[in-house]
Parts: sequence; C-alpha cells; structure tokens
Amino acid sequence: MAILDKLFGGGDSGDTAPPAPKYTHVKIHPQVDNGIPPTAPGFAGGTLTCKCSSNPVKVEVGAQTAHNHVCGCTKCWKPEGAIFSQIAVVGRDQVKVTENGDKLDIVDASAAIQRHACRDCGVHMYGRIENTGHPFHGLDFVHTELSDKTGWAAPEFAAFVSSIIESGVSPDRMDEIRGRLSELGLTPYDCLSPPLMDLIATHVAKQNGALA
Ligand SMILES: N[C@@H](CCC(=O)N[C@@H](CSCO)C(=O)NCC(=O)O)C(=O)O
Ligand SMILES: [Zn+2]
Ligand SMILES: [Zn+2]
Repeated sequence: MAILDKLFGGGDSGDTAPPAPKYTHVKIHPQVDNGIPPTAPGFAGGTLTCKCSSNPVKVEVGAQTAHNHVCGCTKCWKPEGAIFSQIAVVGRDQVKVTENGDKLDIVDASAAIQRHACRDCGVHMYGRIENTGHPFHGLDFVHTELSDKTGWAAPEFAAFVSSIIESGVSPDRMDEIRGRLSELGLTPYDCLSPPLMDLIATHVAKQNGALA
C-alpha cells in the first residue's frame, strides 16, 4: 500500500481543494482583487470613457483585446491607490476617439508607446506605437476597465513586477505581492511574458538577419 501511495499519490485523485489563499490582504488592482471577471466568448469591444464628470473623452474599441496583463511599470496609467495598471492590446485600426479628443495630450512623445491622456483627469485613453520598426507596431495599448461592459479579455499574467519598486513600493513587500499575483493565476514576470518576449526577440532576429 505504502509503495502504491508513493507511486500514485496515496489515492489523491486530484480533487482536493487548493490551499486557502494567504495573501488576500495584498491589493493589486481593483479589476483583479475580488476575482477576475471571465472573458466573454464573442465579445466585440466597447467604449472607454475617461474619469471627467463633464465632457469626458470617449474612445471606441471595435474588437476584443489580447494579451491583457497587469503591469508594474512606472509609465502605464494606474487608478488611484493601485500599484499595478491593467493593460491590453488591440489593433490600432479598431481604436477611434469619438468624443472630446481635443482634451488628449501625449504624455511622453519620446516613449515607444505614446500614451494619449486626458489633460483634465490624467487617464490614459490609448497608447500608440508610431515606430514602424517596433515589434508591436500596429497594436494600441488600452485600459479596458474604462468601459462599463463586462466580457473583455481577462488578464493573463503580471509584467514588470520589480518595476513597482521604482514607484516607491518597498522591496520588502515583493514576496507578498508576487505571492498574491501567483494566487490570482497572474504569473509574475519582471519583463513581459515568455510568449511576448519570444515575439520581440523573433522580430529583432529577423531585423538583424539572424533568422530568415
Ligand atoms: N522599469 C521601467 C520599465 C518600463 C517599460 O519598459 N514598460 C514596458 C511595458 S508597458 C506595457 O506592458 C514598455 O514596453 N514600455 C515602453 C514605453 O513605455 O514606451 C519603468 O517602470 O518605467
Ligand atoms: Zn478626463
Ligand atoms: Zn507598463
């Protein structure tokens, strides 16, 4: 019996409950802290609205997003009090400013991702890559929490986790923060996820001739 237990896991058929989460007190982002809303099949986009109580900027996104993630970098817009942003990509041809676009300014024109932000409330409405040689050229970065619809693509991983220290988070908190991200199923990476890093490296290798 003991040897069988060792070989086959002691009769544990895999239906035991997962361990209780340990880090529920650690807040990441309002869209993930109380459970991640599921992606709706066939979801086809919606309208993003900035936080202004009058004359808000509106941006229509005409398709489901991809590669949604929480991002710890200092450049992505975060809602008040959050230590991560939540950000996804969508084809730039699917992004249209429909109202009050005159309130948009580019946060940093020298950044790879040019973030178009509302000058009154500070919310980033979309980030666009104008460099045609960039691996992600053609994709815009959007914060789908700015829409009141549910069904947007759920976040899949956590990017630039160590970068939260650059915004003032104590390095002593990193274990609990990475612990919470893992509990949520958002594997923490200190850059982008492996598939996205592979995509970037493949693009570079094709540009420099290392790959055909
Ligand atoms: N430690 C830096 C990292 C900033 C960074 O490289 N951010 C990434 C991810 S943003 C969305 O995932 C990036 O691609 N930035 C390009 C840009 O912002 O133009 C920091 O925290 O500032
Ligand atoms: Zn605004
Ligand atoms: Zn970021």
